Amino acid sequence: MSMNLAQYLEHNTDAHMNVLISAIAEVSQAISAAVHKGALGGVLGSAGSENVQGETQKKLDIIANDMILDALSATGVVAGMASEELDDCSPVPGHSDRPFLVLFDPLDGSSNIDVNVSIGTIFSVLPNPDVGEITNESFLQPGTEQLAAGYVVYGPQTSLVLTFGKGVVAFTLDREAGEYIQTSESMDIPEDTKEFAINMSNQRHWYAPVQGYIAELLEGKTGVRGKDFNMRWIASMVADVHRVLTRGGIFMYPKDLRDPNKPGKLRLMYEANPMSLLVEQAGGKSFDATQRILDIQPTDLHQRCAVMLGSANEVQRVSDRHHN
Ligand SMILES: O=P(O)(O)OC[C@H]1O[C@](O)(COP(=O)(O)O)[C@@H](O)[C@@H]1O
Ligand SMILES: [Mg+2]
Ligand SMILES: [Mg+2]
Repeated sequence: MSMNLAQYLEHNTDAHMNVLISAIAEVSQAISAAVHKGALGGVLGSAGSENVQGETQKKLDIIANDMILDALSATGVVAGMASEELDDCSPVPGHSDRPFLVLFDPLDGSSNIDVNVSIGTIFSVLPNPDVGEITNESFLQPGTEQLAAGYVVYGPQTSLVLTFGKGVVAFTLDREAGEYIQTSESMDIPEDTKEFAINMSNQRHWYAPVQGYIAELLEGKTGVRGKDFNMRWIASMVADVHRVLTRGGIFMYPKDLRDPNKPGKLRLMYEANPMSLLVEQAGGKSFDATQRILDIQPTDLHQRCAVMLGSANEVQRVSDRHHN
């Protein structure tokens, strides 16, 4: 019989982590319910404000952000949080000794909210270095330090995908029962794939290694690869990576020539790092064109990085093009 999330956590985590993941799961159910109501719940549309990255915030970006901040502050195990939607970290006042720091992208794929396409929440759990006051610097730990990472995708089903650094498991929300039920004991990314994900509209801006790699995929059966490749681009990282974890593929958001000072679009701390831990734990690879993403020593809460992740043999091919 399938386990529910509570049973899984009971067997696979300690008491503190159990409390934290249970709280994330609970708040994600509330976000899922709000997403599900859509226009009927008044959650669609723009909030008329901008976040620290200069991006227009949607109502749901702010609603989800506030819900997660409230839920995690109340757990008793979180010392501080950082989010895509907050300029600086949010310490839990008077509790700088609690065990965890949590970073999150409350609502990933904002441009898809109003058009009823899959969106999600991404989270990364770090140990509290416990050296006094929680500041932005407390969070600047490489991805290898993550104690847990995961996401919830609000799609045709609401799925929770989790890793504690020992494989990847998935749960599906049973709305009637109001709980997550385990639906995968081990997500494994096949080494080879015939599917790639990249925003092709940026092609003219790419650097030579990415140009060369995508060109060889587009040549198809009669080209050097000897097989046809298919392309998918949902524009919600959470949904694109969920597909890669489910059936393989390579997902890329490279750095490009538009603004050479801007190393890609995706954010290291709450998008690239948690997704990279999940992908590696599922047998895939993840790199930023120069190194393994999980090894990057962060210097800023909101720093960006190039992302190339997924089926190991494809990511290796792109990596080789960058190093030869
Ligand atoms: O619109 P583009 O340039 O294809 O970018 C899509 C990417 O931007 C993102 O939406 C950024 O996430 P947010 O919605 O959290 O800002 C990724 O999820 C996605 O992969
Ligand atoms: Mg995002
Ligand atoms: Mg977001």
